[in-house]
Amino acid sequence: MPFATQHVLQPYWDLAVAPVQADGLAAALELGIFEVLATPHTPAQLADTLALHAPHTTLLLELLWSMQVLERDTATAEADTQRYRCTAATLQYFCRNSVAFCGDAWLYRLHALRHFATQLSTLVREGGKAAPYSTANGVNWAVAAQQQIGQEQRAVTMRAALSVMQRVAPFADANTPLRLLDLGGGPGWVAIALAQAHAGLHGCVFDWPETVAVAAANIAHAQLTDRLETVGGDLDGDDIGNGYDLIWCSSVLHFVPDMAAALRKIHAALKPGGVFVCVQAEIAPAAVDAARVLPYYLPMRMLGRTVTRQGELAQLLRDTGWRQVEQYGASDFPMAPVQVLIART
Ligand SMILES: C[S@@+](CC[C@H](N)C(=O)[O-])C[C@H]1O[C@@H](n2cnc3c(N)ncnc32)[C@H](O)[C@@H]1O
Repeated sequence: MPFATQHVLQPYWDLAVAPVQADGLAAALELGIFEVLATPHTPAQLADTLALHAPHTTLLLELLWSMQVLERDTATAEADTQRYRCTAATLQYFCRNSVAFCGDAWLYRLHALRHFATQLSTLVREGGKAAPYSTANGVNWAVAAQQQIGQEQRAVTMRAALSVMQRVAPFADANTPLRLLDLGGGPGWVAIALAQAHAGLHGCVFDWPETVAVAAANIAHAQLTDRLETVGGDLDGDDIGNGYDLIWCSSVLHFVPDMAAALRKIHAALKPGGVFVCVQAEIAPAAVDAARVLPYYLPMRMLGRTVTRQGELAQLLRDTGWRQVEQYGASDFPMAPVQVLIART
């Protein structure tokens, strides 16, 4: 039953308690609870299977049930006689044997954001750079590609990218020959998904040399080495090739020191009439929408990375010679809502 009134402090109490829920989920992931609860178990059975403290296991499962991470039998009333099992989403994303498992990525986000947040008052008082974000280089991006970005691409980004591409004219016909560049493609799963969906597509993943080594292994695993290659380099200073029909670039331009220069370079790399698809978060004008973006990007912004205001990237595209710039919002990409920009040379 919805409550008729809410105290003005309720949102702040909710903020204070959110870490308890986050740690409940973290504990369940770390203890391997979800793999066991792929089939229904009482708390006592689960505690027995994993050698856990039975009364506290009961309390944790009830918390996870209240968070809709678990379901339980409704027939019996007592929490300790209930049988708990994973919801469909928990099975898909938080069970290690699922192809879409991204529990490690979620734990990484939790720990990195929390670690950053503990440094916030010092950063505001004294400036400086927060760990662990201060050392972004090819080696660190390669680790990210192997771990959290790899899991998030497989679980979330691949599907979201395909749904964007259904709107892009030359991609919709699967047999049209297309040369693709996945710029800053990390582990390469987006290029792999696009190649699997479009028989006529071939192309390459560009990223730091250490990072494209991860993409190369994934491309080999997907048996696509005859259609996809990798090029290692620095987007800021190195050649990204040319003659592309399509350039996909998601959550990469935040990291380049001169966005306008990068957009000119991308323009020059496309064939005449080529399409640029750029997906990244922007800051919306209304507080309630901005709140879905700003906390995720505060660590990066405090490192001097750029997150544009909504509409700014579209304007920059027009200012750097792009035509037919379309933009829409999407919230099926990892973490925060993004803007999808589709532009032509
Ligand atoms: C946040 S990740 C996004 C990865 C992928 N596009 C996605 O959406 O999942 C940013 C990527 O940009 C790459 N990157 C950042 N700066 C770069 C640069 N100067 N040269 C090459 N790659 C760069 C990183 O290595 C990383 O793979």
